[in-house]
Amino acid sequence: MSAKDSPSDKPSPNAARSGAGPRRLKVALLGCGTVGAQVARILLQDAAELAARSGAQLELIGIAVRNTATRRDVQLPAELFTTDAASLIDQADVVIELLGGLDPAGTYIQRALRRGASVITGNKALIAAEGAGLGALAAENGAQLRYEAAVAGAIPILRPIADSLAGDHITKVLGIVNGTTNFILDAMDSTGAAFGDVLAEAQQLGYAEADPTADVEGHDAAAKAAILASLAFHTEVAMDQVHCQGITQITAQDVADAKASGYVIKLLAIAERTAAGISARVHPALLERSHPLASVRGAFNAVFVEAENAGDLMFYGAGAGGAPTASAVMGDVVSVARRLAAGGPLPLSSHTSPATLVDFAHIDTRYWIGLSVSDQPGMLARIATVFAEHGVSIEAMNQSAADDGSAHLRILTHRGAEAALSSTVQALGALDTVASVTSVLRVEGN
Ligand SMILES: NC(=O)C1=CN([C@@H]2O[C@H](COP(=O)(O)OP(=O)(O)OC[C@H]3O[C@@H](n4cnc5c(N)ncnc54)[C@H](O)[C@@H]3O)[C@@H](O)[C@H]2O)C=CC1
Ligand SMILES: N[C@@H](CC=O)C(=O)O
Ligand code: NA
Repeated sequence: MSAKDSPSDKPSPNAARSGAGPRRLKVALLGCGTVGAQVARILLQDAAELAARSGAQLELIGIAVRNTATRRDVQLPAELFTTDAASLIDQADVVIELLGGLDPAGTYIQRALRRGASVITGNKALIAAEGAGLGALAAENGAQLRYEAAVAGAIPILRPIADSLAGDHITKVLGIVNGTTNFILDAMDSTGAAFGDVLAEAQQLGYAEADPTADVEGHDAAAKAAILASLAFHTEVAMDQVHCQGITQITAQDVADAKASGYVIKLLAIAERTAAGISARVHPALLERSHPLASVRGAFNAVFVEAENAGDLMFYGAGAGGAPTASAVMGDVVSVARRLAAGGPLPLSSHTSPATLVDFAHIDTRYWIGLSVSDQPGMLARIATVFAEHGVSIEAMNQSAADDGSAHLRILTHRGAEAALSSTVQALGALDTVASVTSVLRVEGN
């Protein structure tokens, strides 16, 4: 059957029980870019195995694209392509959305869910913005909504959090969930390169979003942090509740200083539950080189999960790229198809508790502060006084001479409230012995 076939009635979840052989599920693919093309390849190439594993014949009925004449890296039958996404959706039992962006992806997903068709997407921006509403729409219509590819690409992380750990209490999720920024920071760490020199290479390798600002400003990781926090804590955490800071301000000097002190700088997505409530944040942070996340190189991702009964768990793998991300999409397709073949949908998430979000000013963290100072008697005492006045305790301090006769101080604090730490930095910047605050980074992992 092709994209031109006539529309079917609403999908029936119980049709597999008719006794007429394996259920035939019509699959519509929206988008044929980096990930979509790989999903189409797998659907066609592995059709027999997918049928055996899912209990349903997965028939790719069409691929919605902007231009049917565009040449693509993967050879696919020309008759599958259509520019009429709406008609394609109206014929499908399962819709795979791999367009990206909020619109029309959101409109198409709603259209599919309203018909009772199940949806698989890798669109973290959309799920972070509208996931709760789309989940409710799926439930209302007896459809399934899955998005394993949206967080950490190929790494199975959402289903482990939502299913495997459903009987535990997750306390913290600490992840490297953006391949582009990890690639950049890793290259800066291993070659001493500047930020701008490495970004173009990450874009060429196909890891970066269409607008790489989403990667380097932390928005992509913040969307993933919102999804992780929502699933881990069974609540709804919106993207705008995630404190977000990217890596554009990280200098080659920061990376070299961190390295000299035994740290590596990583962009971390952190979702945490404390007695005060939940917090979700994305920012660059120093990790000791012995931390398991410190060894995550290149565009790889890893997610470290702390749960009350399970203890510490680590998930590692390819967080981006066409085939790896398609693997996660196909896992969802088979899971959805199995449930359709077995007779009914199950929700991925349970949003049972309202979120009490801790204001970012009250999170508990450690700072690593770089100061350029004039090296004169009493300077260290004045700096130490500022810390004492703000109730912030210093764990370690290191001083080195700069070429111009001034000194460079690196100060590591003990844990303290974000607000106290940031006002300490402000007060330090106002001291006349401090020429400039050269860097302020948080330290995570212990
Ligand atoms: N590339 C990656 O490594 C990963 C991507 N994702 C997500 O997967 C989704 C797809 O990503 P990519 O394949 O990398 O993007 P892409 O930009 O390579 O492909 C998207 C395709 O959709 C097409 N498209 C966009 N709007 C359309 C419309 N209205 N009608 C028809 N076609 C339209 C574009 O022309 C393009 O060919 C995004 O949501 C992305 O965030 C998730 C994890 C990893
Ligand atoms: N741009 C993203 C792609 C995967 O989500 C990344 O770099 O990780
Ligand atoms: Na994943």
